[in-house]
Amino acid sequence: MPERAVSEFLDWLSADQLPAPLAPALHDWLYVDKGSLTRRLTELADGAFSVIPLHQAWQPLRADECLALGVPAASEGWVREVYLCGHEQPWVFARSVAPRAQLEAAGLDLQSLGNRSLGELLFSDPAFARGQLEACHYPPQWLPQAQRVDGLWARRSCFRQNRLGVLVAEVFLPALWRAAAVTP
Ligand SMILES: C=C(O[C@@H]1C=C(C(=O)O)C=C[C@H]1O)C(=O)O
Repeated sequence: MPERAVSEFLDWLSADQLPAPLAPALHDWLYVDKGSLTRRLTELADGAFSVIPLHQAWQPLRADECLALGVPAASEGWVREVYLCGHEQPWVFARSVAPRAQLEAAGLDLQSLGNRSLGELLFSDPAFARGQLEACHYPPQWLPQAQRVDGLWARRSCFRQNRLGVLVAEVFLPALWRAAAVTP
């Protein structure tokens, strides 16, 4: 399916919009823990945590992203896709996006982050407030080839500082659920 067609039907749901309750451990990872995922994974991995950048570029943002950020459809933004790894295994695929105009107005440089965690940056700056968490089953065609599985749980939320929004989506990969002993 072409990317545009997926994006228009993607249904991100807040906890109170879920049609049925989730298992408590899954609910906790998706909706309850609003702290830094970087920190949670670092603890779970006993410190053996790393960020592997996969793709970073200026490009038109997806329809569901523009909607969540409140910018016109197909606005250009910075796209950062990474693996968050425990013991060098990809545990989470994260895609973070921010509109170009607001990034430049805020003077925030995401291009030089490299393999440092965006989470550390967002959580160390008290000016950023996290919006509500929403979850969905992530379209497999948006995942790196090696992780293309149907029905993986993802969550997203927007970190806002004045007019700037940074939308962070995190897709929980099977290796994470094994490490955390959770049945998704
Ligand atoms: C939002 C956080 O940041 C994480 C780190 C990211 C990165 O380095 O690109 C991306 C998304 C998040 O999963 C967090 O740690 O909670």
